[in-house]
Amino acid sequence: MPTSKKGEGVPPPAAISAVGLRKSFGDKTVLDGIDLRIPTGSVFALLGPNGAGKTTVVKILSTLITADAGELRVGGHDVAAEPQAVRAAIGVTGQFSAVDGLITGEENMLLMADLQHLPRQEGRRVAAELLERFDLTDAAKKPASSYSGGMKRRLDLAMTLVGDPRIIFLDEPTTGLDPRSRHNMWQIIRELLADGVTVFLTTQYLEEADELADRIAVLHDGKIAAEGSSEELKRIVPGGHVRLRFTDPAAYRTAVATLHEADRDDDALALRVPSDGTQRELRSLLDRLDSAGIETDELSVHTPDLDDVFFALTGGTDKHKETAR
Ligand SMILES: Nc1ncnc2c1ncn2[C@@H]1O[C@H](COP(=O)(O)OP(=O)(O)OP(=O)(O)O)[C@@H](O)[C@H]1O
Repeated sequence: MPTSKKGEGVPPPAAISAVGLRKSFGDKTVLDGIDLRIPTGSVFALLGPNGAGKTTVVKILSTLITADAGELRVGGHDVAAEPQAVRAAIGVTGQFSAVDGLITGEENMLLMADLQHLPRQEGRRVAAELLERFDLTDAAKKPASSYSGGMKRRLDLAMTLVGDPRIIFLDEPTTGLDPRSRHNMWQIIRELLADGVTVFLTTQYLEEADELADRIAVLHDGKIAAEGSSEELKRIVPGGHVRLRFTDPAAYRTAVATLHEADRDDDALALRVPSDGTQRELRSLLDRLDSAGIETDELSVHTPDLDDVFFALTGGTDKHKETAR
């Protein structure tokens, strides 16, 4: 599987950065001082409940609307001072789809190639290649209005790629798609990443962020409530534990007597020891087991999932709303 995870060393330059990003609509503050730094060639997921301001961030960074304050750079360009250069460096797809339903998929692609000023032959070649890559060749001569939701999203993304942007904003790319189309889209995103493209993704789906993103930020109440890799985020909420299982009842009893803080499951001869899963805590637990001469038959580390993180950070108020779209 292609991956953008980088090794140690000099951090890659930021493809997108924001310092102190603010935006209000009337007296409603939507973004209340947001800092972001997205390394080149990585996938970043901005996660948040409905109305958190995800689309507003994308619109600002892609120059569709202006920020009230903040230093913003995309592709090495200042968003406020050089919006044209930013536009030339990026592709945007999402809730505001560029697909025209009245014309065919192919015509949509050719139109985009014209807008990008590609020579006619080159435009035809690029359109055909992308239609093929996105599995749309058979449907290319049909009106886009006849496409399924998944096909429309693929066409939308294919149109975005006509200009070969190195930074792509995907605003909720899989909202409303069935699981198979969602997995297709994920595969496409992974391929973009393998090509070195930087992807800024907004999503309401924790699983999506978990699957794709190198870094995830949770947007809540106008601020970044937490930011990190999926593993880092999972460590910040309670619920992590180490499970120890025994086959020898005597060893189990010794462990119960030693690890007072553990929850017991006497039927399964298993103990659940609260732990953040860090090396330090694991070492301390293993040292205690060793000192007491306890041998476990099975030891597993359980971290909370992103759902736990999301609902802990956003107060859980949108738990049901989240899937209702
Ligand atoms: N042009 C506008 N005028 C007034 N309010 C706006 C405008 N655009 C967005 N808002 C408000 O800003 C808030 C954030 O909207 P935004 O679309 O960025 O949220 P979101 O996180 O993308 O949500 P969703 O998942 O529902 O798309 C919402 O309360 C929305 O009503």
